[in-house]
Amino acid sequence: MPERYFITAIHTDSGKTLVSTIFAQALHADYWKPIQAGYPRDTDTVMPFLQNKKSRTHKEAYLLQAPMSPHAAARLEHVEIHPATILMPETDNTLIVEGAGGILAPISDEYFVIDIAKKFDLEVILVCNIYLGSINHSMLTINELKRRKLKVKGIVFNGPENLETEQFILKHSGYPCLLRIKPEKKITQEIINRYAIELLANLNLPSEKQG
Ligand SMILES: Nc1ncnc2c1ncn2[C@@H]1O[C@H](COP(=O)(O)OP(=O)(O)OP(=O)(O)O)[C@@H](O)[C@H]1O
Ligand SMILES: C[C@H](N)[C@H](N)CCCCCC(=O)O
Ligand SMILES: [Mg+2]
Repeated sequence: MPERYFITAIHTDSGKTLVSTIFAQALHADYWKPIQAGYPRDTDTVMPFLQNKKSRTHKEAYLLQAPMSPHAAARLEHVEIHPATILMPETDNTLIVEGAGGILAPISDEYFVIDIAKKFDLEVILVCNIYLGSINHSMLTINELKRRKLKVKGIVFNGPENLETEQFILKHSGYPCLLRIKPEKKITQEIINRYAIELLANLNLPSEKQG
């Protein structure tokens, strides 16, 4: 069974698409954004950076026009999102699945983004940003992941280095740090490849699992 990861974060605009790109390029994995609200499509942002022979991207289950919470964007189009209607793309490759917003961003009146990870038994990768107040947002997210008994692979820190913040979150979550991403002037192929190499070293994968 190939590995399947769910990239989520403590907020929206946290760098999930960036982290998904780094993971997909590092692992030569496929990418899938099941629910997209607004443009540009995250898939179109990721695709040009997947410079390897194996990665491909998969079509969204729901592609909504408005850059809003998925439940609200869906309502505008008289669509109701239900996790049961979302089918896993057919692939034998490692799959990177990107959420929308944070774990409790609603996809309908009843369901949240994190229900997709639960439904497909995906291993969660949590992006924690670094800002004043991000310890609280990170711990709330981590507590909810634990309460819902999600499998968590680890944390990616995104933002200016703050070891005090990072160590607190790691100690209290018990999750490992998979990668640290600094604020970059521009996201280029070189930057994606550099973080992809760093990620592989941190994951310490045997070479046959590296795509
Ligand atoms: N470390 C970083 N350095 C420079 N730019 C960054 C960094 N992290 C994120 N960004 C930029 O911030 C913006 C938001 O990031 P991104 O699109 O990855 O967020 P997201 O969590 O995927 O949002 P959404 O919830 O809409 O899917 C993008 O333009 C991205 O390139
Ligand atoms: C449109 C935006 N960029 C994201 N894709 C969706 C963010 C949903 C946030 C919902 C919320 O928590 O209020
Ligand atoms: Mg995104």
